[in-house]
Amino acid sequence: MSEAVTRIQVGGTEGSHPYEVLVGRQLLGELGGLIGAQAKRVAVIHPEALAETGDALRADLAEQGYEAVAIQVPNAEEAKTAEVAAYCWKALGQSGFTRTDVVVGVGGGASTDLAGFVAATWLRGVRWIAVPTTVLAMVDAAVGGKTGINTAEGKNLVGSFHPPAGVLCDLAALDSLPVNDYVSGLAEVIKAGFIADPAILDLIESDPQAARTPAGPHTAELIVRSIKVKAEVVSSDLKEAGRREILNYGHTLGHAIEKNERYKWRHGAAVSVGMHFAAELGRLAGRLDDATADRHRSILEAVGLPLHYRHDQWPKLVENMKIDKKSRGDLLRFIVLDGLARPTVLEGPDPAVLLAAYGEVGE
Ligand SMILES: NC(=O)c1ccc[n+]([C@@H]2O[C@H](COP(=O)([O-])OP(=O)(O)OC[C@H]3O[C@@H](n4cnc5c(N)ncnc54)[C@H](O)[C@@H]3O)[C@@H](O)[C@H]2O)c1
Ligand SMILES: O=C(O)C(=O)C[C@@H](O)[C@H](O)[C@H](O)COP(=O)(O)O
Ligand SMILES: [Zn+2]
Repeated sequence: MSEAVTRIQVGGTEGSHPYEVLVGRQLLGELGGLIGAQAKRVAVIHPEALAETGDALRADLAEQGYEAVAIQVPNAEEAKTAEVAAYCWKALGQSGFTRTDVVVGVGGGASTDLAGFVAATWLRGVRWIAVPTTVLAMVDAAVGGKTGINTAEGKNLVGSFHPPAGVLCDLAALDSLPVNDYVSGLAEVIKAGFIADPAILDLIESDPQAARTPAGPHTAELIVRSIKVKAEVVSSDLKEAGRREILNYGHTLGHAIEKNERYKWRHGAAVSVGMHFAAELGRLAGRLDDATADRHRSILEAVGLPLHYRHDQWPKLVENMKIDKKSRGDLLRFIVLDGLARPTVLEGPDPAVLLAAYGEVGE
């Protein structure tokens, strides 16, 4: 695929504004147009790891005439807390941020989830733009308007649906991403492959080692295909009334592991174990054929994602899963596959079947 800019349309339903996800290089020139003429102030929320990028962006926006502030937040999940959100609200208040001003969230999914949440809650909602700098944030977190923070009780338990005004995926940002963070993003790319676009799986399987780096031959195509999957789903069901739940494939157990690890595991790693579990659950529930279930293990392992988690933690994981957003009352609900690219909901599976599926995952 050529490196020209690809534009993917999202939304425009349920009263939300349509917006574009741009994928390419040197896209920051697009930022001014997205911020718009009404804004006087812009807040650039960025993680410590991107201090230089955040400051360069602030300086650039100041040169364009905006009152620009950079708000530095901790790296990774440490940013997704009520305390850090309060720190950002304070910075907005001190800069006199009004309803016509704009938040720019730069960084990985943790930073864009936080920035979107701050934008959703400040003055009950101001415009925001996502500038994702990890694979995971480009293909998933920055698209679709789910914003939020974690609490001690669970992952993303506080948040809001607040779509961005635009998403700028500059592929050059991926060059500085540590390999483990890059590979973590592949879990969501593989998820998109299993739930909707198996061509993604073929591209990765053609050279799994190359898929682990931004220099791989299919990087742009993998990112664009995954964004298209997400864009199509969220455009049809922004607030997760039904179909959007398929994007949660692998997340029921994945989020339970993240909480159990006090959010020190990478999201993609936990989702990888969670997808392995969901595949085994689908197989044991008589839904999923052996070949597709086995394909989960082979592709996740081939790119270096984990398949296993501690067997002795099962009782705690079951407790954690009860507060999953897909649960209804005491009913646990999982996304499983009826076959390749045929996601469906499995409601209230027999606890013995759940334990048997975990028997394949636990070590
Ligand atoms: N809102 C959604 O729909 C959605 C979807 C998927 C995931 N998520 C959330 O996304 C988060 C995971 O996102 P992630 O995998 O991007 O991790 P992350 O945001 O934790 O980023 C990983 C690390 O890389 C650093 N980093 C980011 N970009 C960099 C770059 N270009 N160069 C060097 N370092 C860089 C970050 O500061 C962090 O330390 C989780 O909190 C997850 O819940 C949200
Ligand atoms: O966008 C969605 O919907 C998803 O489920 C995408 C997931 O990859 C993402 O991790 C999301 O944040 C999970 O949402 P949650 O509602 O289960 O917290
Ligand atoms: Zn996810």
